[in-house]
Amino acid sequence: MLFSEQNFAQRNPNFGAIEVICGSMFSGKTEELIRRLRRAQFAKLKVEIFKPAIDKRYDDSLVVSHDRSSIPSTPVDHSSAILLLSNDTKVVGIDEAQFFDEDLADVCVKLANKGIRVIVAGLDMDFEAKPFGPIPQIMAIAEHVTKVHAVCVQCGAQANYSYRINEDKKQVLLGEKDSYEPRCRICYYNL
Ligand SMILES: Nc1ncnc2c1ncn2[C@@H]1O[C@H](COP(=O)(O)OP(=O)(O)O)[C@@H](O)[C@H]1O
Ligand SMILES: Cc1cn([C@H]2C[C@H](O)[C@@H](COP(=O)(O)O)O2)c(=O)[nH]c1=O
Ligand SMILES: [Zn+2]
Repeated sequence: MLFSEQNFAQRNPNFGAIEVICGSMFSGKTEELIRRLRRAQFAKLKVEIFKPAIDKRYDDSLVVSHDRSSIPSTPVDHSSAILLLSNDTKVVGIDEAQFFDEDLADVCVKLANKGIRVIVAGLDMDFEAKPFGPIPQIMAIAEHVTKVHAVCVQCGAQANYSYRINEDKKQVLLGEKDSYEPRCRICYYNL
C-alpha cells in the first residue's frame, strides 16, 4: 500500500510512528519538515523540535531552510536529551539528524512507542555517497520514508547526491553553496 501524508494524518492519533525525510543537500528536507510541523501546530498538537547543537550554519537555535523559512528549535548535544525534553509532546521534529549519535534510532523508537509522531529529516548520504550517521538505520525502522530531490546544478536532472567542491575529506564539514552542489548520478560520478 502506498502512503501519502493524508494517510499519516488519518491514522489513530494515539499511535506513534516514525517518519523520515531524506535526500541530498538542497532537496527540500527542511522545508518539508517545517511544513509538517506547522500543520501539526495548526492542529493544536504539542510540538517539540530539535537539532544538533553543532549545526550553527544559519542560526544557533532556529531550524532554517536554504530559502530562510524557519521554526524555533532546541539545540541538543546528544540524542538522549530529546527523550528528556519530550514530555507531554505529541509530535517531535528532528532536523540535520545525520549529525546525531547512533542512539538516535533507539530514542525514536522509545518516542514512537509512547504514542509520539516522530519526524526525522537528514542527509541519507555524505559527500562520498556513504551512509551518513544514524539516518540509514532510522530509515530501516521507520513507518514512512520520503526521499526528496534537488535539481542537479550541472545538468538540471533530479539530484540525489551532495558533491563537495573542495578538497576537505572530513565527513563533517558544515556549509552550503560555498562547499557543496547537488548533482545527479551522471554528474556526481562523471559517467
Ligand atoms: N539546486 C537546487 N535544487 C533545488 N533547490 C535548490 C537548489 N539550490 C537552492 N535551492 C533552494 O533550496 C530550497 C530547499 O532548501 P532546504 O529545505 O533547506 O533543503 P535541504 O534541507 O534538503 O538542504 C529550495 O526550495 C530552493 O529554493
Ligand atoms: C554532504 C555533507 C554535508 N555536510 C553538512 C553540510 C551542511 O551543513 C549539512 C547539510 O545541510 P542540508 O540542510 O542538508 O543542506 O551537512 C557534511 O558535514 N558532510 C557531508 O558529507
Ligand atoms: Zn546532472
